[in-house]
Amino acid sequence: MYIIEGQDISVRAGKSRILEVKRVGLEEGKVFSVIGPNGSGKSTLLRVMALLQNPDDGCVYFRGERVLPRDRIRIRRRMAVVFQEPLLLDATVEENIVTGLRIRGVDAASARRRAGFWLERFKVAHLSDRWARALSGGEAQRVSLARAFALEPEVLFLDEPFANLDAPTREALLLELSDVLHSTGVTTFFVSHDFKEVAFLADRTMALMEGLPVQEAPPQRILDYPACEKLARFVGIENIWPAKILEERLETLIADIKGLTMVVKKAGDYEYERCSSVGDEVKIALRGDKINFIPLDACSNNLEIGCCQDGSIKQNCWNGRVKSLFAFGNVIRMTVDCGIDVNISVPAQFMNAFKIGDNISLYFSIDSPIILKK
Ligand SMILES: Nc1ncnc2c1ncn2[C@@H]1O[C@H](COP(=O)(O)OP(=O)(O)OP(=O)(O)O)[C@@H](O)[C@H]1O
Repeated sequence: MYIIEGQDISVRAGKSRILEVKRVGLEEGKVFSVIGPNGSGKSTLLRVMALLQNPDDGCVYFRGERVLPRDRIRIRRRMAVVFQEPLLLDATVEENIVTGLRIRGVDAASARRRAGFWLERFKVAHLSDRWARALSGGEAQRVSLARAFALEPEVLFLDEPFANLDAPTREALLLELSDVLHSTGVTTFFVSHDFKEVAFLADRTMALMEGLPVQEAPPQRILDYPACEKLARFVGIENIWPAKILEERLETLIADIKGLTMVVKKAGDYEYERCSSVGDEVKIALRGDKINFIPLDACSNNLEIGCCQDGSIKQNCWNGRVKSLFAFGNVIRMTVDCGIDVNISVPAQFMNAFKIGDNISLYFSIDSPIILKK
């Protein structure tokens, strides 16, 4: 049974749909995340599940019981929410934590003890007498997290808590939060548009696009096998090409991409079988970091590399010419013209190994391409 569950949730603004989610549920002790681009409805779903906003249709169940309007405040006190902008009271750091506990009936001495413990845990105990509104963004978010955990909630809601923090602060806080989530085992609903955060923290992820769930799975699975083109782009897959399935051969599908042949492994634990019929027009996605390269014409485009004795093919091989190169942090983004543009990510040490115009052979496993659902 889910600790909290939403059914047939629909939120509209005038005539336009903001959110339409048939079912969403949080398992006890797990971290459930919602990912999606700006405006996809993540925060709206969080507000509905945290009982901060009524949906236009649908209902929320808490521990199996439908939440009625008269129950909302009582149940909300069993939850805690941390927002992107820390909503701290105009008071000292300690008072910010103690006040919430006192409202929930905790005696003054216990409230101070709990505040001390959680401020220590989030490494801000030294700030307890400071004025909360004078803290830096990172300090304020640590205090918000300490305040939320001090409430000992049954469900914790986190709405992009790291979005405003610089990269080192975000990374440090992410590690600390992960540690606290594991040690407390608190059920968590985590909203983010950053897949790295989600992959690090979450057990399960719902991807939202324009208010609709497009996939729900463990984060790594979404990263490896996104369900649709928009999601593939959102998770950063650099190559998405229209293709046509030409034939099935042994355990593979042979696809044509503007005259180039690609072999894709047919069997797999992801759902593209329904796209696999000969003659289908599909989209094929391929991550740039799954593509290897040799700086010479080591093979030709007829896939001879990786061809086994039984006639099966383990690798694709395409030849092309380097069209553009640019450094992006510690990787190089290279586009190779193979008849179609192929974007690949190359470790920075190869920066001087190629120049624009060089001939290059690309090869990638038949496991790497993903046939996307339409
Ligand atoms: N009260 C409202 N009236 C009209 N439109 C709204 C209202 N609240 C939200 N929206 C719209 O609904 C959509 C979803 O908003 P929401 O904040 O849930 O998205 P989000 O995925 O959390 O976005 P972000 O990542 O930018 O925070 C947006 O297009 C937003 O403009």
